[in-house]
Amino acid sequence: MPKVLISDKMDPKAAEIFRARGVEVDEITGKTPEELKAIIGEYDGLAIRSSTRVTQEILDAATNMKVIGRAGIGVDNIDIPAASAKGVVVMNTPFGNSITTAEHAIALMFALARQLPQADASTQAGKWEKSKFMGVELTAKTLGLIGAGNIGGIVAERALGLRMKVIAYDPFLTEERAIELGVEKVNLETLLARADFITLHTPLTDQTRNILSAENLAKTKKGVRIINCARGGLIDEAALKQGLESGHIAGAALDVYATEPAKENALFGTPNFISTPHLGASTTEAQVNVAIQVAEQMSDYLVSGGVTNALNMPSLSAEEAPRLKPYMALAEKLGSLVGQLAHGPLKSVAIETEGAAAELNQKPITGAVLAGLMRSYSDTVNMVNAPFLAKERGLDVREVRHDREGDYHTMIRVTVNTDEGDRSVAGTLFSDAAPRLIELFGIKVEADLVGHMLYVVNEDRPGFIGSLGSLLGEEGINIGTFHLGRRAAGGEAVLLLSIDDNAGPDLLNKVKALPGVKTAMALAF
Ligand SMILES: NC(=O)c1ccc[n+]([C@@H]2O[C@H](COP(=O)([O-])OP(=O)(O)OC[C@H]3O[C@@H](n4cnc5c(N)ncnc54)[C@H](O)[C@@H]3O)[C@@H](O)[C@H]2O)c1
Ligand SMILES: O=C(O)[C@H](O)COP(=O)(O)O
Repeated sequence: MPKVLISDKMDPKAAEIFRARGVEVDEITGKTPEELKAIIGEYDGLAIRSSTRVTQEILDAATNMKVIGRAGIGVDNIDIPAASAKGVVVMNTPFGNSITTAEHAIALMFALARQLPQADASTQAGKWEKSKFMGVELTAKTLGLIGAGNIGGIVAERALGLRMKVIAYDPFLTEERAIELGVEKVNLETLLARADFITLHTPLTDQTRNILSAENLAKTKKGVRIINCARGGLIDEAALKQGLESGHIAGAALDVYATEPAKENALFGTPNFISTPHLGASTTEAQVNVAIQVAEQMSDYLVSGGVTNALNMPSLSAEEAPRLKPYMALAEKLGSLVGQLAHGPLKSVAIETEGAAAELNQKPITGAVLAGLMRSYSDTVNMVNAPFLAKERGLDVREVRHDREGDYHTMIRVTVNTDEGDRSVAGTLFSDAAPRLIELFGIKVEADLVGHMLYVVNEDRPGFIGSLGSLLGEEGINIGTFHLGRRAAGGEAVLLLSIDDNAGPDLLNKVKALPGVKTAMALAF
């Protein structure tokens, strides 16, 4: 039974779903990194929010980890390259808390426009400062969105309902989507110069870090009000403080900080500054949504191999996964076979599918071929990290789907190119589930690729099979299955034998010494 750790506070629905789907679950929150390192090796999955930091060190200790699920959107607390290199799937729930977070941004915009927290504190302190709290209307004001994805798009819809004018800076926003949203697409300079309110809705990346720098804040309209419900690090906090103190910035409301938890921050106490403790996603509805989603997605992966909302591998629905499984097994075996047989550095790999295999999602098939192929380079390779490893090694990967009827109802062919030229193997599924090799380096040979195998290339001549059989008998090697193929009578022949134990160097040398043998190799599947 797979076992998952929930290490951040999460709605109880998550644990309920894990258990209902046959996944054991522990909820242990508030651990230090050292404490987490000590226990993480027990778990196949880790469900988190934004508090747990999944670093390289934690991943190194996570010896059984298969999947990390973020019950929320931002994944900047996870070292994704390190997870990918380790073959761990990272998934998030990209829509579960978007409405809630957009509503928080709108709430902060109102709070800024009418100084609600300050007026509340003053009134409850027994002052009646009616003339102090003069606000501004939102109607007809310009809202500048930096980032117009899921949350930015919802904020835009709500702001248009408030009769605001919405302008957006987002290099990936298409003209069509801008029209659909009813926003004007502008560049950053224009947004800074025109917006009465600016709200940030981008992830924190190298491009967005400090996007509201001191220089950019100086370009904003005097009296601008700024909201950040996205990520700390998007705004230069010191420059924001200066802008608030000088009066150039009329107000700022932050939900997120460069350093969290922000128990101390220079901005605290600055005039017209409003703060919430990373509450963007904190509604009952959003927390139930993300808890259910993350538990369903992680259980799907651990129990049936379904992949949804993964950030480091292609999606594979829970319905698709069982159908693809035998094809992936065949693809991995073919990748492994050609990987073991090809010599010299791999330059390219072509994965061709025909018949039923061509109608399936190709990405998992490619991932499985690459996993098999790269296994000779690393024991920890799997479908998640194989494409990254392949890219790292500069391997050119090509997928070709053939729309033609072949001899088999389904076929996968893997061709690798090395200094020796092209080497190709092909296979099919028998009775829809059993992977079977059908062609090896241009020679028709049918074989199951299982366990320990002996691969022999020899000149097709009478008596050879007998002498090989006798040698194996003398060496005490039991033959499980025996598969023979040849280019033409008297030409090159290929033998694939499944044997009970690994063929060691001594045996291989003796096989190579038999008359007519060109190559002998041990294979393992
Ligand atoms: N405060 C919270 O509790 C809370 C809750 C949910 C999400 N978030 C954060 O909100 C942010 C937005 O989430 P989302 O779901 O809308 O993400 P999203 O991926 O749907 O949208 C992000 C948008 O940012 C745009 N973008 C990327 N680089 C940009 C750049 N250099 N300049 C301008 N735009 C750029 C993208 O094109 C995209 O449209 C994320 O950082 C997420 O972590 C915070
Ligand atoms: O990216 C997110 O989903 C938000 O930052 C929410 O974070 P939280 O789950 O820690 O509230």
